[in-house]
Amino acid sequence: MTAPAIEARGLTRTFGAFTAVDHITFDVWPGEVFGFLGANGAGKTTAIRMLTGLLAPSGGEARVAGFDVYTESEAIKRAIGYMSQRFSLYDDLTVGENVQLYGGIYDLTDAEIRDRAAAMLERLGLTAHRRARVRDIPLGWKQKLAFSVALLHRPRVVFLDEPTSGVDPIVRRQFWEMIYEAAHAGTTVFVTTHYMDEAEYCDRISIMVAGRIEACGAPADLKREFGVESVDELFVRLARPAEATG
Ligand SMILES: Nc1ncnc2c1ncn2[C@@H]1O[C@H](COP(=O)(O)OP(=O)(O)OP(=O)(O)O)[C@@H](O)[C@H]1O
Repeated sequence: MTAPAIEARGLTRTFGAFTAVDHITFDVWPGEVFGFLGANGAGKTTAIRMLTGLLAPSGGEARVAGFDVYTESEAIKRAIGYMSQRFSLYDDLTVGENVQLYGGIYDLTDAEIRDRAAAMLERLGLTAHRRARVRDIPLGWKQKLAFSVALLHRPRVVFLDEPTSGVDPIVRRQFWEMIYEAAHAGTTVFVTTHYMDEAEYCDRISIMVAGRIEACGAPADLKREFGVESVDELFVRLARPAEATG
């Protein structure tokens, strides 16, 4: 049987007396697009930071791309791509310099960087803008570029923390086409979003409430299970029960 790309068992993180992530358990399979939903402060970023080897868990187990988050965090960092909520790109550097920088960080050869950068910028329609500073390009381009850069070293798993926040629906759509393309090529995509229409595009989603996973499954299965019409309705019911009833 294929091993999961991500497996979490009772993964927990406390900050003093506060439990930000409370015994979460789930598997994500290779090539899957897994949506990680939750209201602000539910614990999504904390969970991602543990899974990407950036933050030590307080308890539980997790493996990413086969590596243990406690003992093999360096191997995890090489095996994954990560597009954080705050941009991973350097605003003061040009488009081309950013690509070079990340290629270098991921130990790609000069030839690999050159070839992959050229293909990537062509695909993004950014070839003519390779000398533009990142701060001067539109937000939607930045986000697509940040995603492509996160995939430059062909990671097995990519973590996207609210990648489409603040961009218009057309760019969001284009961004999701890029997500599907990566998933079809075999990359596992772990994505957080606040947009419920995007949740419907995921193979499976989990909904986190106050550090716990309250629902996990394919959107259609969850809608049936909870007797709701949309993921939005499910989200409101689980994540904001007071609002849903009041
Ligand atoms: N380093 C820290 N020290 C103390 N509390 C923290 C720390 N990091 C996160 N928290 C708390 O943990 C909870 C979960 O935060 P987290 O950033 O993981 O939520 P989130 O679901 O990613 O929210 P958002 O969608 O707003 O990014 C919040 O209450 C936050 O204040």
